[in-house]
Amino acid sequence: MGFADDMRVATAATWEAAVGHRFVDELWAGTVDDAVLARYLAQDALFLDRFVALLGEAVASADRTAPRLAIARQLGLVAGDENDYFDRALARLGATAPTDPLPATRGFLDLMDEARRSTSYGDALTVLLVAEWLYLDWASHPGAAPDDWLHREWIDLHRGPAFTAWVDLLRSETDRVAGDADRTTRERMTELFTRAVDLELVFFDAAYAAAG
Ligand SMILES: Cc1ncc(C[n+]2csc(CCO)c2C)c(N)n1
Repeated sequence: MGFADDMRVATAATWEAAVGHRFVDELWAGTVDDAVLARYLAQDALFLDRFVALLGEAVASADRTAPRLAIARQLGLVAGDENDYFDRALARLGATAPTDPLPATRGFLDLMDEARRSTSYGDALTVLLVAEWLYLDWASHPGAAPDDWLHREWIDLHRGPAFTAWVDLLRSETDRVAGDADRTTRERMTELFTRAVDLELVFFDAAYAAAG
């Protein structure tokens, strides 16, 4: 097993709790409450901003041309006009006001800022890998997708051949960089991976916890 798989095994309990979260089940069933989805997406829009910044750091710090270009293309997709799900979804849900980050979001923003400021390719890859791989995992379950575009598109954004290839690239790059890294760097990558998985779980929780 590579480094990425080792880290996934080490965090399996939290990982499985996240991909099997009530939010994921309700999204697949098309029954997620509008207020819950609105709160989740408004927080996730804040997440997306820093995620793009982190992708930019990975573009800058990549040590090879092919992965640098692949990450740059993904950055273009995420930042592109076609990626208008957030605008359409938040408009339909009537959640267009600016939002302050909840603690789980704050934790993610700090984690992404930390990884970005380290200017370490391995650190950036590790945080990107968790965010994308965990989403691919919950979105790749077999089963009928919900009818409403509001739910279906949020699933479709995180599955399919192109998204799978992107996660494969992040995983193989993480394995390669970790394989060449010293023990201190690998330990830091493990710590970042673990924090990111923990945050993914509390990020889902927060959509419900704040409901009061
Ligand atoms: C909390 C949280 N974690 C991970 C993702 C996944 N993700 C972040 S940006 C992006 C665009 C495609 O690269 C994807 C799939 C998310 N949305 N929210």
